[in-house]
Amino acid sequence: MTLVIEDVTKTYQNFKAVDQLSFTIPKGESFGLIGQNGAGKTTTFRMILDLQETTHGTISWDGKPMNAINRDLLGYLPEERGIFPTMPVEEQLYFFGELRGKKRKDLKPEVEYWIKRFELDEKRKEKAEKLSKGNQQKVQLIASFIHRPEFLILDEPFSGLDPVNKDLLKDAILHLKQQGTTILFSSHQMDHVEELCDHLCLLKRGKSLFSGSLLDLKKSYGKIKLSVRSAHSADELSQQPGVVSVLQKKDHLVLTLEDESYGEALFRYISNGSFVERFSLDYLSLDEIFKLKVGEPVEQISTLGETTL
Ligand SMILES: Nc1ncnc2c1ncn2[C@@H]1O[C@H](COP(=O)(O)OP(=O)(O)OP(=O)(O)O)[C@@H](O)[C@H]1O
Repeated sequence: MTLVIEDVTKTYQNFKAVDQLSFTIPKGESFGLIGQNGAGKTTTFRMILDLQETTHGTISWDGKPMNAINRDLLGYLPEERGIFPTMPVEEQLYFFGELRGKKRKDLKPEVEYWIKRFELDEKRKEKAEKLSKGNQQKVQLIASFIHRPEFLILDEPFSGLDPVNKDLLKDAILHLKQQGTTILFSSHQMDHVEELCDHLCLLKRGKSLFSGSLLDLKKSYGKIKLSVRSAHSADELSQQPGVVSVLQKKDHLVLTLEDESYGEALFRYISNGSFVERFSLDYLSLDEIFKLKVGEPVEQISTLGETTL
């Protein structure tokens, strides 16, 4: 079972929100859709879920058009957050599960499992409106997959969660993936996508800049990020052949090379007669690649953990 998006365009009046988009998500994958605000992620999700029509192109799941798919096989966490304010947490989860055709007795183990896993045990009888924003989001998140859909779409699932809850969500996504759920999610935060996805699509103003395997994307640039801690200054290293830029970090330098083949000569130069505390050639991070692809210079790349686009 595979989701196939083929040459999909969505036009609002004269504006193309999604432009000739194609990608494939094999069953059991977790797939990241990445793009800045307004790139077309939500529009894509809504077309996949058949909540909006495509202007052009087709979307199919296991060879069938999306309007022929049983809705109970799908799960969706929309970008707009919303749960029933006066309904207690536990009831809310049963309600959404029953809405998706599940029986209460079959839902019980799921509800118990996820309430505990998301550390909502003490809140289970509380009205949703009394919960913090993050806890409300967790309830809505669980509600999106309490019926164990085959295909789950999560629109910005990490936004608004603290680091501990982000980790709980990452674990949950990996758990669902292990159980065979196909997951498509959007995020502005590249580190989440890097950790959770083997495949992804980079969107810019509705167009795909890349879709495919994360490793292939990284390999296409080669190992051009060189981290160095030695006696050499940034100025000195920036004069060396093949060095595109040098960024001063707290306790080391990060060089971007024209090509990974320059690494060897640089190692000889840097290690020649002096002590080298650190020398490592790496692939660019997804965050760095995205910024290159959307046109920002490498010098502006942040290495501060989570970077928001
Ligand atoms: N109903 C609509 N009518 C006109 N333009 C629309 C409509 N819905 C979306 N757009 C436009 O289409 C573009 C893509 O919007 P979309 O919500 O899909 O982006 P997004 O990638 O999900 O952004 P964000 O990360 O901010 O949620 C935006 O420029 C948006 O203003």
